[in-house]
Amino acid sequence: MIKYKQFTDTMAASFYENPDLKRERQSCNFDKDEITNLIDGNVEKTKYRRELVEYILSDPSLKDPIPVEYLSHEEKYAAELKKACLLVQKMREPVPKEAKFETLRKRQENGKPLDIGVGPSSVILKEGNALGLHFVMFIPAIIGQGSTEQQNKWLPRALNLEIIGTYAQTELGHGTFLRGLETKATYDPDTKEFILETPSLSAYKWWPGGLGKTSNYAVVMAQLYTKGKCEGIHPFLVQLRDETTHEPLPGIFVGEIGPKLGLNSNDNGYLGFDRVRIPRDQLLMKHSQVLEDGTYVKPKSTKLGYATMVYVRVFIVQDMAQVLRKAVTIATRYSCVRHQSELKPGEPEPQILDYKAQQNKLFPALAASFAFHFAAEKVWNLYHLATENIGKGDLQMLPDLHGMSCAMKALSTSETAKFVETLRQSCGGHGYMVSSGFPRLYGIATASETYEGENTVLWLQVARYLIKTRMDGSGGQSVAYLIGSNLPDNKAVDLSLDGIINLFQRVAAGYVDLAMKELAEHGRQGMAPYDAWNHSAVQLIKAAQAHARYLVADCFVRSVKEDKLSGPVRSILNELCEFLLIYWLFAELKTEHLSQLQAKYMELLSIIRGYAVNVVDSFDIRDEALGSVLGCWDGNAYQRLFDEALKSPLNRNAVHRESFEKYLKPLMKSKL
Ligand SMILES: CCCCCCCCCC/C=C\C/C=C/C(=O)SCCNC(=O)CCNC(=O)[C@H](O)C(C)(C)COP(=O)(O)OP(=O)(O)OC[C@H]1O[C@@H](n2cnc3c(N)ncnc32)[C@H](O)[C@@H]1OP(=O)(O)O
Ligand SMILES: Cc1cc2nc3c(=O)[nH]c(=O)nc-3n(C[C@H](O)[C@H](O)[C@H](O)COP(=O)(O)OP(=O)(O)OC[C@H]3O[C@@H](n4cnc5c(N)ncnc54)[C@H](O)[C@@H]3O)c2cc1C
Repeated sequence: MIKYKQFTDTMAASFYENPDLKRERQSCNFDKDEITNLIDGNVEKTKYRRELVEYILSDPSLKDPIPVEYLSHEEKYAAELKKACLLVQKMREPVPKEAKFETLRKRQENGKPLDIGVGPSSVILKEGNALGLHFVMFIPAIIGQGSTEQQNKWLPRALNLEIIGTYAQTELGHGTFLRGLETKATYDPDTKEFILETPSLSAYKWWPGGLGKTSNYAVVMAQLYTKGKCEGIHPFLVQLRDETTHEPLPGIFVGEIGPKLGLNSNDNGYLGFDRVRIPRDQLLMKHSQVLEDGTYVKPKSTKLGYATMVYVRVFIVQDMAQVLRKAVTIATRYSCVRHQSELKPGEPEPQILDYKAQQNKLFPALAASFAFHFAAEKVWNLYHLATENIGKGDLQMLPDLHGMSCAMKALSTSETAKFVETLRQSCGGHGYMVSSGFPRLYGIATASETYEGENTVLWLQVARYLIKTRMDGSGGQSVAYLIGSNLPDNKAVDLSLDGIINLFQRVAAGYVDLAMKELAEHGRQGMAPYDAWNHSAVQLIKAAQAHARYLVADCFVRSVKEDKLSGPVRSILNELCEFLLIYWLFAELKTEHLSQLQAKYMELLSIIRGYAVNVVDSFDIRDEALGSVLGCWDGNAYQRLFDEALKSPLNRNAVHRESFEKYLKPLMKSKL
């Protein structure tokens, strides 16, 4: 018998690379850096990210002494917050004069701060962190909702982390239906203050990230009352805790909501107000104002107050591409090193990566990670353009941005959650271990399906836009194919990429028309429009999903056609694109073209098998960032599984003395 410890020592003595992975890597016939650069944006960005990650990982104070899963709820919060704070401090310090950090140093010398954002922070902060909302929603809310004076006053403090904030919108009773929020902000012209009030239990703010213990400020969404009239929900900048002692201010009831399915290092919180007064100029007044005498000045559109949510929906699409890259890296490398069963009678057990059924679990996710990367790029560009136009008073792009960000957020999160679960299954029993990395990724993907607009609700928002466009032709660029004669009527079978995109449009338009028919039929039967809408919801959601697939597929096809790719990388992306399009079409099509597509799909499985390991290598995710014993670069999965298991506190002693003496022994000695 080989003793575990002996095995570890032997392996540690020499550099190890699993032979199956080595063989795949030796046969790589494309430039992996090209894909890395494509995902980062360009060569310089890759260099910057690599140095930043190395800089963070080389700091021993940012390492976990034991896996966070063994910590209590309270310890988890404290340990991850400590790392987040140390990270922020580290980004402010001058980078040491070492050649390997040259890019970082030059950046600092040019007065540019080092990024704390998602990439670097996710290398060491994996369980959700208490400062996330400050960067992702609090600061964007001040920028997007605050007047110039307000930005001048609050932004420098927020950017320096002199104040730490969150975005407090959801209440116990309402998350989706924003018009139903109950928190009140009533203007008092005598003192020129707003009075914040939580009128009922259901009005308590519930969920905001970092609210429980970390934040001392929040952007609070509340119903604005002035001159006796409710003007709807508006954003208020509210101080929650004393800036020195961190004690809650009088009238503020704040705390943490308890353990969740995932993201347990984040202190999601509750918040109530007992007649808390704040100055008038803490209503964020970029779009609407309350004058000193209480006169209300309307915004150009009431939906401008929802802009922070739109920003985060776009951010989430990018986040999902990153989650997928991690999950598919783990599952692909593991499938390469894992051997099981018998493929050909009498032959050695094959790599599980060689089973078609296994490839069918891995490669759709691999392809989708690229699709969502390109979709995120496209919707970011749209976001920036629309915001620029809004700044000039032109709101024309707002509905299209809303439609597109809802569609892409809902599709990217629902597909990612589904893929992460499939990829976990693809790793068999070991995938179920926390040390596989899947539970954390699943926690993020499923949370994303719910936060920032529950997906069903977002699908129905998309459907509303589609139906409206089909009826009055008023929609923007993303729905142009639905307008009148623009709809392609080509019925011929064309399975080129453009032909498939055409098919996606026809499928989506077909669903939209079915939903319209259903709505009309309900109307004819005497149903009120809102009842007809509710009764047609299933069909409406199908239409929205088909449209979202079309949008993402279209982005993928356009990106693959761009000139900047080399021949080998273009053909890989082309194949992955074609593969995903066929995979999605299977979900939509009944019988038409099925056998032809099936043959192509199986052929592509074999082609992608040839380079899958090298493509996930090119995602360039450091082992520490991957956080998975199954997916490490060296493929040394079994030893790492064992190493992690030995960190269990239950393995400190051969006998768990207390439970044995107290419970097991008496039980085994007792007689019936
Ligand atoms: C160290 C750094 C680490 C960084 C890592 C950290 C990572 C952290 C990532 C973030 C994590 C979590 C954060 C989570 C935050 C939250 O969840 S905040 C709360 C989010 N809440 C929601 O999203 C609520 C969803 N509900 C809604 O959006 C709306 O209520 C809904 C759209 C459903 C309906 O709104 P109503 O006001 O009732 O609308 P209605 O009157 O029916 O009118 C519809 C009308 O309005 C148009 N519309 C709606 N929304 C928008 C919009 N945003 N923009 C433009 N237009 C909009 C809609 O199309 C309709 O138009 P029509 O012309 O009348 O058809
Ligand atoms: C991890 C996490 C972090 C969060 N962070 C924050 C934060 O920082 N700040 C913040 O303000 N909020 C935050 N939230 C809250 C989040 O935004 C809400 O939970 C989300 O918007 C859903 O709202 P809800 O909980 O009211 O769900 P509900 O709306 O009650 O949904 C329950 C069910 O009802 C269905 N439903 C609701 N309305 C309709 C409809 N019109 N038509 C059909 N079906 C409908 C939904 O589809 C769902 O199936 C967070 C939530 C989570 C899970």
